[in-house]
Amino acid sequence: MYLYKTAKYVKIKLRMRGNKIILELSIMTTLFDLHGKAGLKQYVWKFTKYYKLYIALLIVIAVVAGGCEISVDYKIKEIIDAISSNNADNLRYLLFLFVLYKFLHHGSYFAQRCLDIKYKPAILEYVVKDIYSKTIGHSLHWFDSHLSGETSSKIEDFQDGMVTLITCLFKTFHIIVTIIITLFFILHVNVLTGLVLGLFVIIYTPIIYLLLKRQLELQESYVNAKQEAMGIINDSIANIFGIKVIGDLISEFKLKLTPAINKWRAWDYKTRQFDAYYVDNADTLMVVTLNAVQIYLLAFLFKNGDISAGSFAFIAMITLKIHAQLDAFLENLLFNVNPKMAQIKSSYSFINTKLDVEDKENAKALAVFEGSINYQNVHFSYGENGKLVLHDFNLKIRAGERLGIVGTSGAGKTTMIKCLLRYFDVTEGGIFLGDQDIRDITQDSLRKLISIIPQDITMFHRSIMDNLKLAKYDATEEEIISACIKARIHNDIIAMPQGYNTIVGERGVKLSGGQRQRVAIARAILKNAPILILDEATSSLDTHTEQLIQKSINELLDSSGATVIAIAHRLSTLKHTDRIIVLDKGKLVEDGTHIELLAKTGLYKHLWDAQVGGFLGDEKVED
Ligand SMILES: Nc1ncnc2c1ncn2[C@@H]1O[C@H](COP(=O)(O)OP(=O)(O)OP(=O)(O)O)[C@@H](O)[C@H]1O
Repeated sequence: MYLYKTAKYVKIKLRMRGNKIILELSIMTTLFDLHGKAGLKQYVWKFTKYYKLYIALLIVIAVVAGGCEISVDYKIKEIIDAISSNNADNLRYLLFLFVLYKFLHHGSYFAQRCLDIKYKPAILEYVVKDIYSKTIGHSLHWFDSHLSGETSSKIEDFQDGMVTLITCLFKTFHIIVTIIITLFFILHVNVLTGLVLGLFVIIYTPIIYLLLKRQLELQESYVNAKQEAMGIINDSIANIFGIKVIGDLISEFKLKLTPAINKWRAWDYKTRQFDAYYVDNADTLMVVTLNAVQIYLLAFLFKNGDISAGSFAFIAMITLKIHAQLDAFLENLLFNVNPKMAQIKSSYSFINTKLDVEDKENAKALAVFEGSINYQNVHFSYGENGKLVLHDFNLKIRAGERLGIVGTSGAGKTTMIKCLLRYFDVTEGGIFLGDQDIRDITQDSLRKLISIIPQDITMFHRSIMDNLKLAKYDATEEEIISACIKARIHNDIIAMPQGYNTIVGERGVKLSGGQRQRVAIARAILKNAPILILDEATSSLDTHTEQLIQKSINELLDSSGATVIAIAHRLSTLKHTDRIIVLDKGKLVEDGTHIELLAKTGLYKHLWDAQVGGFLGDEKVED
């Protein structure tokens, strides 16, 4: 049986286990009031459970360190009292205890550092792997829609936040424990001054809590603005050619970067202003009042002989120390815990959005694939209210067939391929491999079946060898060289200073367009998948290079036996296809061989006539 009473920040839970009634009381503090983002709360909880031993040990250390700190001060009180009452008998013993507590205090911090050495690197590994896996779980479409710089900045902020937060929380907990122990010690020495301190804590805590809550909101906006600006900076760097050659630096700076940096600066200003004007001043006002009241009260009690000189010194010292403790507490919350929480929340809500393409729970790898692809009544639009890009689209591609796709710009050719790759799921209808709906198999197994030679070849800032291995991680050197010879790129590679170990630069900028295309062909040869997609594979090349590459592609087509889908603007490149379909405004409008389509005098004939050349000449191509 469960009985709940929930206020905004306090949760009382009454439940029965067997014959026992269990009462659970939990207070939501600023730190874990996650504005209903259950995902992050669960994440932090899972994380805490995973490292429960570390966290439990940190709590024990915080209690020991707090106890020792006050005990050291208390020993000073006892030493003063012993000296002032000429009772020096146990002075040595008190001094021994003083030194012992000092060592214990430092020892507990040493233990904390030793634990950090053991656990912090492990936490770093756990968090980075975890958040990276979460991020790459998003669809390709999600990555198209977000700045890569912003995404990596969120990953960095999340791991930094999680790793640092534990130390920040340890410090905060240590301070809270020290304040509570102090309160007990003062109550023990003098009840009245203890009650004054208790009253102060009761007034101080909710005021500071509300200020910190507001401060956390400001911090979140600050972090979002910072990450947005960093995203734009990264995007500019990635597109530096565009900025320097096509656009101009000053306009880019003025129109894009300056507004983002101004927004970042504005939130920085607001956050700092709030700290300085409200948090700092409210804190100082309350603490100075406490000090004045306590010292006045102590002087009064001492004058009346109600407390000893040692007690006077102890309470005065502790009251002043409380100020330092509360300052440290605030500083820790303001400059460590809150910013880290803001970083974590902002990054987590960015990365932890619902996956738009997900494997079904019972999704399996496709066991047998005989090679046919079937688009059945496919409707697709980008976004919920977007216009239909594919409209009642039906297409059967036989196993081993070579299909060419042509159409006007924006007709939906690339979208059709992206649907097959599950960049996103179709809005209506389905795509089948054999009789298997692609939504029922794992994305990983689907993409293993497909090799693609795209227009823009993605290359990593790694060696050519590593870039080739992307297609087959366990490929032997012989296999790689053989694929490169077939793709007619081997000679280019060995002519480079470091051969296959040459680093290709970011996105492969150190290779020519034609060389990148041939690396992509070598990758397709290595992957040897049953579906091969050519997306305008030779469109951006000069005629000689195009002929050279087309020859490599044709050999690949002849040797692989794959089902081929080739998108082409230059119709001449479709010579080796069995069938060509024509798309217009998301609909399949013509279907047939080159000869049949020319005879129809429809859109294909119109496109063909508009192009200067015919098929690539049959002339012999020199390698
Ligand atoms: N990520 C996207 N979000 C929203 N709309 C998109 C997106 N990608 C493409 N579109 C739109 O979908 C339509 C079809 O685009 P698609 O890239 O499939 O055309 P295409 O036939 O391949 O064109 P092209 O031959 O010019 O490459 C276009 O109107 C385009 O603006």
